[in-house]
Amino acid sequence: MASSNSDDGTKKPQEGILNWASPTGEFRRKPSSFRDFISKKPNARFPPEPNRYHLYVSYACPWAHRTLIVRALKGLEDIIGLSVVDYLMQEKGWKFSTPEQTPGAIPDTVNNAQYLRELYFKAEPEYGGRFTVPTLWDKKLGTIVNNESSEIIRMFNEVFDDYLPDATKGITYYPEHLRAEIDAINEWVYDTVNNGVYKAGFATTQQACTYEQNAHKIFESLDRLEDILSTNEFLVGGVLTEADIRLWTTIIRFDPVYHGHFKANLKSIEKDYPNLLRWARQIYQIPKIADTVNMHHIKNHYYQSHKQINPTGVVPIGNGPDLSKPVIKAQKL
Ligand SMILES: N[C@@H](CCC(=O)N[C@@H](CS)C(=O)NCC(=O)O)C(=O)O
Repeated sequence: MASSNSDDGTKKPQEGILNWASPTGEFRRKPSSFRDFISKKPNARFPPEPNRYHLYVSYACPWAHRTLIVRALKGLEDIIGLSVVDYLMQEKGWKFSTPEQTPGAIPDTVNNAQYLRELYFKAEPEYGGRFTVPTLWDKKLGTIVNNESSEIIRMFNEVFDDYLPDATKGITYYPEHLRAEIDAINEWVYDTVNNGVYKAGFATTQQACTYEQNAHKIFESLDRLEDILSTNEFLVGGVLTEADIRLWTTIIRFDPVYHGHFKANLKSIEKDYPNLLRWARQIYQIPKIADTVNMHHIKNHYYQSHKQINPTGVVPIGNGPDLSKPVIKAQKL
């Protein structure tokens, strides 16, 4: 990380790890730094191999949650290993804990790291970016393959099929004939919903380009999504695709976290968006999905790690809508 000398001559981070807003009060997400691909192409540096790659996630993080879901749906649990960081993120970033210390945590048995940042420095000693989850690690070359969730889910979706049983081989969440439509929806959903909640929540000024504008955009997009789901079971093509998975991890965090913590409180999923709620329940009830949701990690991470937003660290009692309730489909579906 870039550093500067402080008054006492010691090195200090130029940009506090817990300080996300720019000087203008606007939240700007930095692009992910490791962008290699696991590929079946001849002589690929990272070919698909069982038990070669390891995934580092936080249950709290909506971006990492996407990768957990695709790993589960594709049945890659025995092919790609998993570590889960502690929900609490402090000055040194994500930390590993034992399940005794923090139920749900899975320590780093691959690198025996205490903090996620150690992996980034192993991969690149001069690394100057953020230490983010998800992180996809190559045990053979001892480096990070990729730390961008949208790319990790594409790899999981297709490159390990040779190692899967016939029942799951070839199942895709990015079918060729729907790609243009999926890409188009992903683009505005990313900007105004997935990242939109962060832009509203981390804004440190009220007006234009910061809090208010971004908060309004979230609800314009939720209204648009509600409309799509009023006549469609899923976002694209009547089947579960990557577009649903990417949106879903934000929607299930919406009422318990973003509504209060990120001040996205014009409407709630449970009270104001019946079709988004039906769709959220439907996906939650797909086998294996519920196991990827850890609401304790989600709530405790946001409310306890972002002390600039919630200095007391008090965590609200609500968990959002009960996603295990029966799915009631509208007649139009
Ligand atoms: N664009 C990345 C974003 C990942 C990301 O921002 N992860 C957050 C957790 S939700 C993180 O690890 N933040 C740590 C930090 O920025 O210091 C992706 O989709 O993978």
